[in-house]
Amino acid sequence: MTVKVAVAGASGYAGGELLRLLLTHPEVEIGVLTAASSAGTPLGQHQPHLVPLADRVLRETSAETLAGHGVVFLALPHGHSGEIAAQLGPDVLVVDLGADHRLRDAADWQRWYGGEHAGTWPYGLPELPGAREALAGTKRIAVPGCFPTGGSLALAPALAAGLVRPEVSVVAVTGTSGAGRSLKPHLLGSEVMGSASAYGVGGTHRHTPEFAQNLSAVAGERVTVSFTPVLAPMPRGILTTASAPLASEVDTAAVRAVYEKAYADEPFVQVLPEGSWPVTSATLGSNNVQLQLTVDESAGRLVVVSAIDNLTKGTAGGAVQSMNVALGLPETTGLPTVGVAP
Ligand SMILES: NC(=O)C1=CN([C@@H]2O[C@H](COP(=O)(O)OP(=O)(O)OC[C@H]3O[C@@H](n4cnc5c(N)ncnc54)[C@H](OP(=O)(O)O)[C@@H]3O)[C@@H](O)[C@H]2O)C=CC1
Ligand SMILES: CC(=O)N[C@@H](CCC(=O)OP(=O)(O)O)C(=O)O
Repeated sequence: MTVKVAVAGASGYAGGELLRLLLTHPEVEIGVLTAASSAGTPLGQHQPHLVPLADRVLRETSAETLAGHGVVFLALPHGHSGEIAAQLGPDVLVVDLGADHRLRDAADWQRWYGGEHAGTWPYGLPELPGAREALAGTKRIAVPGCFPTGGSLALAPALAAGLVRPEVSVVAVTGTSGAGRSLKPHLLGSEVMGSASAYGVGGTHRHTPEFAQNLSAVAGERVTVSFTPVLAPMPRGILTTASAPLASEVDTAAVRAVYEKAYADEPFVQVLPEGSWPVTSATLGSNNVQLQLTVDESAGRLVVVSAIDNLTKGTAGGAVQSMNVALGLPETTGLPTVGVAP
């Protein structure tokens, strides 16, 4: 089976990573590539690492140019997917890498993003309970935000097992590519190099409701989330430290057993050997999530650290993985489990 795929936003970081993965996917033929201001220019000008596609000319992004494909990936800024997706036929598998279809509550969308809510689609994080069933055979996929990917998988087993109270704290250090490639003063080399900065502090980052949605569903009760992102001088990668108060006395070995069981059959999630803590560099370019945990006895909290590549598992890899599930392909097809280091 070969499926023809189109990528909207092919000149961006997420679109570029998607194409890097799709180029080695055996069941995929790469069709139309679109952009906005870059339309009319060759892809090689924007993504020099994608050598086999260097001469492909980017087209305008519209439902017309994206027609005639079995799968359409939308790697566009927030708020731009809803209108295009609504014009694509019900038989086309539409995979939205933006936020437009992630939140279930229209009031949350209004509050955090503004404008009309485009509706809720099955959520592209197959490792969450029930997600695979919702993705199988679907024609619409909402790919998670990069922070909720690493953070949700860090806490889900503990919340599902009732090991921690539903009051979690998440601090995530991210590379600059998470912000996309458009020009922003705070992303200039001279601002970022040699410096780390917190932003979106105090429950003001728009991933807060996405975390709460994921974790509340897993816990079966409302989970409050205090989320702090930190921008660090690295191009890609997210290191998340998540913690929550213990619900009752439990030791690290018992929590480890729960995590090992929860992720035993997950091809992309590795609970690292005891004493080994995740580093972002070990996940770069792979679709992996690496995890380690401990019980902080003096504070009475569980602490879990996860590492991902924001562009791979955090976006494009998660998108391809979810596409595989939707199309009934082996879930690991075309996805690297080996990172690039150092
Ligand atoms: N970067 C990351 O780590 C993650 C990104 N995402 C999501 O993926 C999506 C893309 O992000 P990212 O690649 O980082 O962003 P970039 O800014 O790097 O790329 C944006 C892409 O969208 C195109 N574009 C911009 N405006 C429009 C428009 N009005 N109509 C059509 N196309 C447009 C751009 O084309 P042109 O070059 O011509 O302007 C470019 O191809 C976003 O929704 C983002 O939130 C999700 C998780 C993680
Ligand atoms: C460094 C940086 O700015 N990161 C972005 C991450 C966004 C992302 O990856 O997810 P979405 O698809 O929800 O935008 C941010 O904090 O907004």
